[in-house]
Amino acid sequence: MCPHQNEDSPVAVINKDQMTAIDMSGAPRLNGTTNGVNGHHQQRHNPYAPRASDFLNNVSNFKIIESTLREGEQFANAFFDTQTKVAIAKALDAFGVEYIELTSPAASEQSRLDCEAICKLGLRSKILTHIRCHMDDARIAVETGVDGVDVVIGTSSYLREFSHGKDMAYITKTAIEVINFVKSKGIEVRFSTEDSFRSDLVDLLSIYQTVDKIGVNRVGIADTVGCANPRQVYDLVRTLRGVVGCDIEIHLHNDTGMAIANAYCALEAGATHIDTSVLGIGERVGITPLGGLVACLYAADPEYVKSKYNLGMLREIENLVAEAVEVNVPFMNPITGYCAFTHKAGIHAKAILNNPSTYEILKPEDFGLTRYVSIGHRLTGWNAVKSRVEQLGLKLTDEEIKDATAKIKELADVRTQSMDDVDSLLRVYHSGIQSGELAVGQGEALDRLLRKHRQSVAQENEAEIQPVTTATPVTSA
Ligand SMILES: CC(=O)SCCNC(=O)CCNC(=O)[C@H](O)C(C)(C)COP(=O)(O)OP(=O)(O)OC[C@H]1O[C@@H](n2cnc3c(N)ncnc32)[C@H](O)[C@@H]1OP(=O)(O)O
Ligand SMILES: O=C(O)CCC(=O)C(=O)O
Ligand SMILES: [Zn+2]
Repeated sequence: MCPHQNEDSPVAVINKDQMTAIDMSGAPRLNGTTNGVNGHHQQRHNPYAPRASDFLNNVSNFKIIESTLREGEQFANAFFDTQTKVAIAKALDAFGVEYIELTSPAASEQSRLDCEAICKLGLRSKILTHIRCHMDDARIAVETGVDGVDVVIGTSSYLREFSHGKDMAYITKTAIEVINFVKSKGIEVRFSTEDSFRSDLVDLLSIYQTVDKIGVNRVGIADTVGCANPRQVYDLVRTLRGVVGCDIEIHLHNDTGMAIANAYCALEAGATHIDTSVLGIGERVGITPLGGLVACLYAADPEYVKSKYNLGMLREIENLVAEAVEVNVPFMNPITGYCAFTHKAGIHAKAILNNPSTYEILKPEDFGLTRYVSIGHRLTGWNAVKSRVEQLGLKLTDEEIKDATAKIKELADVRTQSMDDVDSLLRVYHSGIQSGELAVGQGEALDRLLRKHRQSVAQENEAEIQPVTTATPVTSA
């Protein structure tokens, strides 16, 4: 059982005072940072740096294009009414994402109206909409009040043959027309190739070079089917970095579970913008999740990520979106998964209590969350039990705590003990020692005291139920 699931779970909350005491051990966190070669705040990756590749690395210099309200709307369960879209947009803005991408206004009349409504909210995040590489869509998009338009068209042979049916010459001509048109309206424009990793490299570099020359703000790479691996992502972004001068955005599907790792590699190779959605929702299994990306980049450079985003809002945003699309936050979600900061095994618990850095790369308090140590199970150890004894304000010697721990393990071999079970046992043990009815190693005496305690609790419960039972006829009369 874990903390966020059940208040009565068998875990000891380490309260703020104790947390401070734990952090005061002063063990250095491993991920040192330094001011980078370009004046950016950069991660110190290796002691022999700088290498040529460090000059490209944007792990500490990136922007998020949050696409819950575009890609996320393509998630099978998603239906966002206007109110929900506005709530999500405001939450993302308060979190601090640099861009919010919205569904094409060409999709439906309500999509167009919602796009206009969100543009009018006056958010700090820039508002983008996402359209096909087509003048009809572009004409509608530029009238909505967006700060920029993301244009996309498939370049792989699959999509050229089976989706839009256009060749590279036609794609290039239309791209130029659409980009120039959007630019003429004084707003940002991005050109992206769909299914980039199954497209011909020469086709890709050629069209990216063309649109860069006419002044596109960003080019986008899309792993539309989630087929790319980190090395392939690194290579393509690195190659593109040498060909265009504009910013580079990347959009990564998660079909093989690579979306976060791929995003990290894209930044290492010089990408500047990462597409995300809350909980990763999107077409099929979706794209790089906002929370997972933040966890990954926080681990690389906590100060940079903390300075950019309101991390305490992550859980609230995920809950908002989870509810809107009727899913649960996955149990193994980075940061907000319901056991993300619960430590169980005795070896872990001891070290965590001495210094949380031993088994934590993310600090729960930076995300407005709490660390827990789970105690009532057979993998527990006397150090974890001691911390609970101290929280309860009981005075036991180490020898006595070890004796009580042995009893917890014995009981937990039959079933996991709730926090209440553990607390009762420790209180009974303590009062037995105080009264002289118990000494270390007197298992039978302890069993007797526990039996007595359970009986008196059962009697109290019965006594409490009694008035309700007698009251029933009165209310029904
Ligand atoms: C990989 C991605 O996620 S890209 C973003 C996906 N987003 C969307 O699809 C937005 C929601 N879509 C919609 O509302 C509709 O599909 C619309 C309004 C865009 C188009 O609807 P329809 O005109 O009914 O066409 P339909 O959806 O059946 O087919 C797509 C059309 O766009 C064309 N097309 C597909 N991709 C592109 C592109 N990137 N650029 C230009 N044209 C394209 C197809 O050839 C097809 O044209 P056709 O009408 O000549 O057959
Ligand atoms: O516009 C883009 O870059 C990406 C479009 C998309 O959703 C995809 O290719 O999966
Ligand atoms: Zn996508």
